[in-house]
Amino acid sequence: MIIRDLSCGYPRARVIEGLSLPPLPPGSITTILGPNAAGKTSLLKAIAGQIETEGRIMLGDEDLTRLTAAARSGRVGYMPQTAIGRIGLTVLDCVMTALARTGDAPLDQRAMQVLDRFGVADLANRPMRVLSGGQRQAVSLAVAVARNPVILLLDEPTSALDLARRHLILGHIRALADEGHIVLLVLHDLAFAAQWSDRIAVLGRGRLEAFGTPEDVLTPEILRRVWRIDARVERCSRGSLQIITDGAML
Ligand SMILES: Nc1ncnc2c1ncn2[C@@H]1O[C@H](COP(=O)(O)OP(=O)(O)OP(=O)(O)O)[C@@H](O)[C@H]1O
Repeated sequence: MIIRDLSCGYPRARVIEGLSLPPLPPGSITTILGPNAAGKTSLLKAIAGQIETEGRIMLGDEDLTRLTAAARSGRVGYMPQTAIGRIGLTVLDCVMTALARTGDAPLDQRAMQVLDRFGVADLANRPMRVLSGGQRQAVSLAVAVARNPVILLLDEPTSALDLARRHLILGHIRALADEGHIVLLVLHDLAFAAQWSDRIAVLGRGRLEAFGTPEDVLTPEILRRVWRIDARVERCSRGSLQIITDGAML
């Protein structure tokens, strides 16, 4: 996927102006980092076709911005920051609704396979409204992935999960990338981003502040400039980056 000169926003607020990114290849995880209100969610919504957008979003020869909503939703799976809304439905209904547009049959078997993949098959017949925040987040991920879209946009997919489940779900997300999906994540946890991302795009006030590997991007200079925090960055013995601020490990 190639994003060129993308501008987007809301009726009274332009959020991103003329953003271009290096190509995001199949098989990769790119994480968007940045302070609150930098425009991370807006960028995902623009790619998903949910807000007013100018510029080009190329997938091969296709410009996503020129596709119909139905064609675009076959190529892009979007997991929103707040868990999916269809709160009156059961978990299984939610996934089947997402699958219904594909015409794949039998839907219930496919839906159960997807739920099983993310470890929530036992929740299939429970109403969404009774789920815990973490359970709802795992189901939201299953819904985004259900139709097997090539692009996966996942907005803070682990924010409600305990530490073990965070690693579990990020492992699933890595497996999805290994299967050839183009994964775009929004995370706030810099250490998780360092551990799980191939590339990181840093946004600040709707502009690209940095793009590169975790080592390129998570530097004291960029942390100071974009997040306004003083930090040291160290590589621990097992290779992962540690970001140390005020003596606290992030
Ligand atoms: N529906 C909306 N209408 C008008 N302005 C909006 C709307 N949604 C978001 N914004 C504004 O767009 C800007 C970017 O918001 P966005 O949600 O993209 O930021 P973010 O980087 O994802 O933030 P956070 O880390 O806090 O989730 C903010 O100033 C926000 O107030």
